[in-house]
Amino acid sequence: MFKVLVSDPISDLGIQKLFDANDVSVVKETGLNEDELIKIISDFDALLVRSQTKVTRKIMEAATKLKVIGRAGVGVDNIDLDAATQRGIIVINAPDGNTISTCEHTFAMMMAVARNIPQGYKKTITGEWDRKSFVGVELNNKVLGIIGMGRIGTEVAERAKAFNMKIIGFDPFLTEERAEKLGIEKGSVNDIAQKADFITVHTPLTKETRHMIAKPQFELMKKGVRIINCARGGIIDEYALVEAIDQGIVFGAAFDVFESEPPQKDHPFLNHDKVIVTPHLGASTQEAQENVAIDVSEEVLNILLNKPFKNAVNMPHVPSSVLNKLQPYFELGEKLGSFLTQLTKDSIEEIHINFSGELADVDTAPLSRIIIKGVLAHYLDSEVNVVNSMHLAETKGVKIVRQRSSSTKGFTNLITLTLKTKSGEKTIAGTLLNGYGPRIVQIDQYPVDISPEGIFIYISHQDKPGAIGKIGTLLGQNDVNIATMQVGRKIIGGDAVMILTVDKQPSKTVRKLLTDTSEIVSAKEIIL
Ligand SMILES: NC(=O)C1=CN([C@@H]2O[C@H](COP(=O)(O)OP(=O)(O)OC[C@H]3O[C@@H](n4cnc5c(N)ncnc54)[C@H](O)[C@@H]3O)[C@@H](O)[C@H]2O)C=CC1
Ligand SMILES: O=C(O)CCC(=O)C(=O)O
Repeated sequence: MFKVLVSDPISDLGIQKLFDANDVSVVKETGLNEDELIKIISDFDALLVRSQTKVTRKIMEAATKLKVIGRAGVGVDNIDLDAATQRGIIVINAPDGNTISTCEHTFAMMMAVARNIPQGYKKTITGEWDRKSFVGVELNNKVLGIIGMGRIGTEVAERAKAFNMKIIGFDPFLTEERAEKLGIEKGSVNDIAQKADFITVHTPLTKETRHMIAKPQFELMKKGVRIINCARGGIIDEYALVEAIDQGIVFGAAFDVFESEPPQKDHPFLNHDKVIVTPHLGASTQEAQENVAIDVSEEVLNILLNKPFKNAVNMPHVPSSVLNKLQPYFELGEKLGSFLTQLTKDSIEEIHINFSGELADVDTAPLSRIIIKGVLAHYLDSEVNVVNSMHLAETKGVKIVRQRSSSTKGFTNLITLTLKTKSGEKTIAGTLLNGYGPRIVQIDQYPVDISPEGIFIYISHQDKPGAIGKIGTLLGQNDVNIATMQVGRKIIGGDAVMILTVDKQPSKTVRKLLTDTSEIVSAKEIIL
């Protein structure tokens, strides 16, 4: 039974799939502090949060069973991503579900700051009829600067065009072609600062975006500009903004987010008559909350049930078209890693993976992670998973080389894995045979045809008459039934290998008897 903890208010309707799933029990406990979470988190396989719960390293250290943290929303700045990756915890978000709501909230804020709606409301309800103090501006013909042309920024641009605004967008990924297609101008932060009547930010909070609008940018701005932040507190320097308002550069500001949430009572925005604020309401609509909760619970279920998932934040995004192509190779990749590691004696210094044939044109990063998981799991067991396999390999000083080649040795697809150690290297190659499933087709220089499943005895021996018979007899006498046998040799009478699939594990004594046989160099048991 998987246990899921929901630690922030998340739509019940949205997480109905989790309530309905067999083998899943959902516990809702909101408002817990770090210590309270640490006490209970070891019971849970999955944690669902919005933005209130701060998922710290300490919490993750206590979360011995935790496989996935689901963020019902976009920003994951309340989750320690490095800690999650190191501990192999998958972090997923719901990037699409609240785009429209946040875009609409941005517009609500833009119009409110253009027309002084909150200020007018505040005075009117006290009984004062003041029509002079709140003369606003139109959006029509104004320049809107949008910093961050992702999902929300793009939707804001679309709507701003309907208001006949002229738009300048800045985003490191905004090309001239895309800008043209969107009907906007591509500019820099400074262009926006100099030309815009309204500026809105829609980036995540990162090292680059922290205080990207601060004193130097305010000094460039047109008098009377209005600033909106419905993205993350900290993108705009709050103190520099208040100074710019008080200096008469900025007319007013509308903020949904704060550097620290909730803001301290003495925060300069609160009670400033030119700054209007909302308590991080961008995504707070019935629709958005249902959407993100549905998306995140589907993904959490997929992860718990070992099914493909797409919105992992601490793993590269893989489009479903690519995932569908790679999926059939996952089992083969992991088994190749496991098989070869069990054959390798010394500590691994380099992992080389080569993809060819049908796999040469696909982004194989997810498959590489699985192969590396297969390699490391032999030593690290459940400590390693697809999220942390690359990271663990790197922290252990293992070099990873990924290549593509056109040489398929006659197969339509081929994965070749080589593990390099101080004393040499070992290679395995596998393919997915149409109608037959995964096969190991090469071990070192020996061509083989093995279904990667079961208990194997890998024997290195001298190719001498009678050697095979001796091995068969010895195993038979010790009640080890041979299911399949593959023999490979380079030259007649030279080094050879024999790979046996057996019905039960040979005991230590049997393995010793095998290696005591004169023709046998080594006998290694491999379990897949
Ligand atoms: N107020 C609220 O309730 C909500 C706030 N948000 C915030 O809005 C932000 C944007 O959300 P989406 O549009 O869905 O994300 P997105 O990932 O689609 O877009 C973010 C854009 O910011 C751009 N960017 C990153 N660094 C930049 C830089 N230094 N300069 C300029 N652009 C940069 C990226 O290239 C990307 O295009 C999120 O990061 C989240 O923090 C999102 C949803 C609700
Ligand atoms: O859960 C919320 O309401 C916050 C939404 C948000 O900021 C986000 O999705 O990044």
